[in-house]
Amino acid sequence: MAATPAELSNAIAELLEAAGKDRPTLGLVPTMGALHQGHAALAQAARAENDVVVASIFVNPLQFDDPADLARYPRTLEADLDLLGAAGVDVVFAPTEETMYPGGLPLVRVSSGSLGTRFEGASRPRHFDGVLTVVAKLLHCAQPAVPAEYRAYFGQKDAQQVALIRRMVADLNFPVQIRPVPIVRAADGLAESSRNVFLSPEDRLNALVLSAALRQLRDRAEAGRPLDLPAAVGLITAQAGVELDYLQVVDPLTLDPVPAGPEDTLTGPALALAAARVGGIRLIDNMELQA
Ligand SMILES: Nc1ncnc2c1ncn2[C@@H]1O[C@H](COP(=O)(O)OP(=O)(O)OP(=O)(O)O)[C@@H](O)[C@H]1O
Ligand SMILES: CC(C)(CO)[C@@H](O)C(=O)[O-]
Ligand code: BAL
Repeated sequence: MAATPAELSNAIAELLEAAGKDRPTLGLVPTMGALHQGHAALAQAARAENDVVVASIFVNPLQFDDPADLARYPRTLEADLDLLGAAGVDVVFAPTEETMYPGGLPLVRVSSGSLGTRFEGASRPRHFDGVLTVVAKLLHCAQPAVPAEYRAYFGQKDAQQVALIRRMVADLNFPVQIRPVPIVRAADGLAESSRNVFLSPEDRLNALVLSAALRQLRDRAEAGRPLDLPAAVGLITAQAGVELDYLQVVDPLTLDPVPAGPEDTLTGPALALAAARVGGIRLIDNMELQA
């Protein structure tokens, strides 16, 4: 385990050198811990494609607008280290808040622009500035000091986060490739999330309406039928115990809404994005739609 950027750099340099290649590959898997099968899929994807794999565990205060949400965020370091070890991760970077933000929260931050104020950003003000700022720092901390292919792995469950990180890397010339990993779902269809541990059995059953509404949109798109977004919205709003935040069909890259009314059929790839509160817990989910 590495606790400081210097320890991380040294460990990465040694492992890249030990790979014995002209241009070895390095994969970084950023997480906030409380790991589950979704994170395991990220680590496994990185392990399959790289000589050296690093994961980070850091609950980033900068991306929480709600102090209560930050305070109760689950922390399970020992189990996390076991999961990452089993997935074949070489080094875990687990810095303290003081190490990441010496002297307090940073004055200079990455701005997520207009893409960061919609959907998740509308409900969680400044969330994506906090995400991009810490991801920029983590990417710098793990940046290989010798010639290497550098890749970073993010879950498609956080589709807006992936879109924003891709834009940051392109707009600010970060020398890293962003690799999205498909959503991992539990057997009942619920997208795996660290916050699922807060759901009561009844909340969990109620929450299944989210993936059901997304599947309805996906099936309509595949069948070439009109999407009828209002019908999918109706499915969620009719579910007791679930408070819909948004359900929208968008362009996968720009996240601009695409027409999805009762008469609109899909003309290209799209993404259905959803967020809801279930038993006071905010859940997000999404699904790719193909015409
Ligand atoms: N079900 C999942 N499938 C694929 N990737 C996932 C899944 N859940 C989380 N990830 C990815 O794991 C990385 C770390 O996410 P994070 O530690 O915030 O976990 P989380 O389960 O999303 O937590 P949260 O409760 O904050 O939603 C992110 O890139 C995220 O998209
Ligand atoms: C990318 C990330 C690790 C940054 O804190 C976080 O937003 C997450 O876990 O998705
Ligand atoms: N996976 C997103 C991190 C967060 O909810 O803050």
